[in-house]
Amino acid sequence: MSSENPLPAGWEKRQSRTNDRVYYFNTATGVSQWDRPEASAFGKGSDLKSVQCLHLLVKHEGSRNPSSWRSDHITRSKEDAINILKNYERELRDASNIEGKFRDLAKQFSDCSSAKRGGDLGPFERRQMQKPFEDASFALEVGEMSPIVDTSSGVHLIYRIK
Ligand SMILES: O=C(N[C@H](Cc1nc2ccccc2[nH]1)C(=O)O)c1cc2ccccc2s1
Repeated sequence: MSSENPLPAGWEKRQSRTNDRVYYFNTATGVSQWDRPEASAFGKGSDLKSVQCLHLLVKHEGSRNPSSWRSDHITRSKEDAINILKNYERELRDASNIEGKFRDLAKQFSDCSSAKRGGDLGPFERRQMQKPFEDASFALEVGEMSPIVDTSSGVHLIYRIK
């Protein structure tokens, strides 16, 4: 009885409806194949099309738009914004359900209008968000949280959900 070793990341094993053969679905590219994959679906040459992330933004006096639903005129220093985010980061890394905690904190404290959606930005492709944010997001595995990311909007924590 050979316990089948796990599929490489990003692949799903599926049952063909036409004949009762098994096939493999690449969740990064949407392509299917009969042969069992050897390498991760996100390997070289298969560019991850889109990701979906939550984020928690803390704006500061240097933000390009230093106001938000939380405050008409944001005056905190960038250093204070980073320290505030470091506290959320500690809370999140200690949480048993990181995604649930992340949504709670974003809803209460994010200076982005996505706060009302628990920080959920929806799916996005490359070249849609500011470059530092895009690069950090596409470097995450699903279920992983970024370090503090700096953009002209402020400082962010990012959590990839898809
Ligand atoms: O740019 C936005 N909001 C800005 C702040 C901001 N700047 C960002 C930069 C990168 C990623 C998300 C970001 N959010 C604001 O409210 O001043 C977005 C809000 C929303 C809401 C829902 C879905 C996408 C987005 S992108």
